[in-house]
Amino acid sequence: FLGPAPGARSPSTGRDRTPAASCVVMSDQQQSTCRSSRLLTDAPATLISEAGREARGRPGQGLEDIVPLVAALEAACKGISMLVRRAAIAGATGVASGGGQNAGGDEQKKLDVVSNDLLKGFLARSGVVRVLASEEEDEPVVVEGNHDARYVVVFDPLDGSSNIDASIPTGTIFGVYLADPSKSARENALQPGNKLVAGGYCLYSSSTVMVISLGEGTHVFQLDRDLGEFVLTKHSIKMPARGRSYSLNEAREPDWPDGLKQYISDMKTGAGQSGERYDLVYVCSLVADVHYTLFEGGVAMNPRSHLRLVYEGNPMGWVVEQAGGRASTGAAAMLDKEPSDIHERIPTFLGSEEDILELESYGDVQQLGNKKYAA
Ligand SMILES: O=P(O)(O)OC[C@H]1O[C@](O)(COP(=O)(O)O)[C@@H](O)[C@@H]1O
Repeated sequence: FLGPAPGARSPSTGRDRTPAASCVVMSDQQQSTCRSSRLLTDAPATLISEAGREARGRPGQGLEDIVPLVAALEAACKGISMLVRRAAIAGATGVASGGGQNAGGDEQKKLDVVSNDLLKGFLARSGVVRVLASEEEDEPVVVEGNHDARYVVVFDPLDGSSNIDASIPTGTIFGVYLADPSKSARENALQPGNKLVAGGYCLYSSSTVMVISLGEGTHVFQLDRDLGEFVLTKHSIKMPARGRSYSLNEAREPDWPDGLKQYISDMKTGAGQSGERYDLVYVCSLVADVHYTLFEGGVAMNPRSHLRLVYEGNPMGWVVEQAGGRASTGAAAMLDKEPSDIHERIPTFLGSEEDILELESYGDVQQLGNKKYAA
């Protein structure tokens, strides 16, 4: 450490000359790089600037009104990020008043309700959303005054909220389709994943990260709280073709079908195609588990019919496929599946292409019957 001693004062000004703790480094050059990296010397690429650039570069592909839509998603996710961080302080943890359940029969947390309201509010005000469909609501709705608007947005406002009181990472998941004004709100929301024009998620963890695809690659933006913007940190990420980990609730093993039991056993012992022994990484929060898998490769899965095709499976699968991975129901390509119901639940397998192909080759990997568990 070559700088002045902590607490040292400049002889001429008397001001504190101690460098910021994070800039305590080994050389003058490193110190000056460290200090300047804390200043805004270059205008970074932001979520909004990149969305505008992609929309202009791909005319005629339904992205004409995407910037106000992305701005609304961004505003909502910033708000939810703040809520999640402050929930315990603000007394916003716990079950929603009345101990309510959502349309899917899950217990609703206070934060589920507030996050849902925030998303609906920002999206409706964007003026470009015709239909809103939320996992927390019974039915999709047409936004009043927006009958001519271009988009349908499906979303899970706060996935993993059952863990929120323990400060475990959570996320917002969203998918965007083109609206057909001749169809009902419900029909508009029942589109297969291969018709998405945009989709992604926001992860609320040690940092707040937005991962999004507008149909040409998957990009990662991190919320810079000083700047108040999501800043591009990774453009067009590529999932490893194969990973070294799997992610699922292993306590359910006695209820698995034989194909899945064999697959996991082979991954543990190195008897699979790669010959490697895999690790288990499971947070029990879909966004966090898929985010890890997106970067490290492998498979994130929920073999029972628990996750919703429309609100969770398709948008997450879209991001994974746009990064070169594969989204599967264990029996078929997830994004090609026509949803039969707005709250339809399906077995979900998202991951590296080689890992998912290998998993599918085991045959019966879906835990059918939707057994209920207490937790
Ligand atoms: O109980 P399981 O089957 O392990 O499911 C855990 C999964 O449920 C989720 O909490 C989603 O459920 P909710 O949509 O009801 O919040 C995921 O985040 C997580 O991956």
